[in-house]
Amino acid sequence: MLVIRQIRKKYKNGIEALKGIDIKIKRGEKIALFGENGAGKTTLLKIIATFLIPDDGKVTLDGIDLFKNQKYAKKMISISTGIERSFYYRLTVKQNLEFFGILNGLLGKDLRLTVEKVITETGLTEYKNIKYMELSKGLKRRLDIARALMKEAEVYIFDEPTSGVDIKTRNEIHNLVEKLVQRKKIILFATHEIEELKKMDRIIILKRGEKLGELNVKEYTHLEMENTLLSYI
Ligand SMILES: Nc1ncnc2c1ncn2[C@@H]1O[C@H](COP(=O)(O)OP(=O)(O)OP(=O)(O)O)[C@@H](O)[C@H]1O
Repeated sequence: MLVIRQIRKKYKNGIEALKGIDIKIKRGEKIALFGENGAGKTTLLKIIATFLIPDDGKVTLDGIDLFKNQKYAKKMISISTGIERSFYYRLTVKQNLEFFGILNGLLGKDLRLTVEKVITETGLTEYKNIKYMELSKGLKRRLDIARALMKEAEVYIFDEPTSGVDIKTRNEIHNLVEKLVQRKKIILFATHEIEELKKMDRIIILKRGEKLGELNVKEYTHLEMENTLLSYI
């Protein structure tokens, strides 16, 4: 179980990005953070990944405090943020994945097999020898997801994974996420897309750093869900 308790974050410019957020997520659950621009979604995802330290509050996975056990956190949490500058522009798809695999502690045969596996899973086989700088936006996003899948983590975080990608890629991304769910991983998305929200188990609604509520997706028809979400923003 991933437990997010009373998370608060104020940036140096005085913006209170998160004002005491509580969320509990079970294994095999898919959760979306929903909210308008600036609601605090990315800030919360970065905190869960321990990229950012909150001013107050705790995040635990199976009872273990992630901020006090950074090594455990790095092993258990995998994040795809779509930040392009985190890749090497002149390296190919395969070389970039190899580099990040080595950072994750993979070497030799393990490294080669893991890279091959994620390249196949994410449909990047025909692009594996293409330089990062020559990839389209959608392919860059796929590579970002491939990198997140290189790690055998327990929690997978995807920050707007399908923004700017075509329908086929979007479906492929959702199929990959489904496979992770079947393996009882915890999935966290930040998204604005209604089609994506429908595929989740629960939606957490954030507004100006506060949690306004939660929706259990199964309890709503498409229209009801759309109207309910609109009523919050
Ligand atoms: N590094 C930073 N320094 C200062 N303020 C920041 C920083 N990052 C985010 N903020 C502010 O914190 C608030 C929450 O931002 P955040 O990026 O978490 O929102 P979001 O819900 O992910 O938005 P979006 O949908 O636009 O991605 C915003 O008001 C934003 O301007």
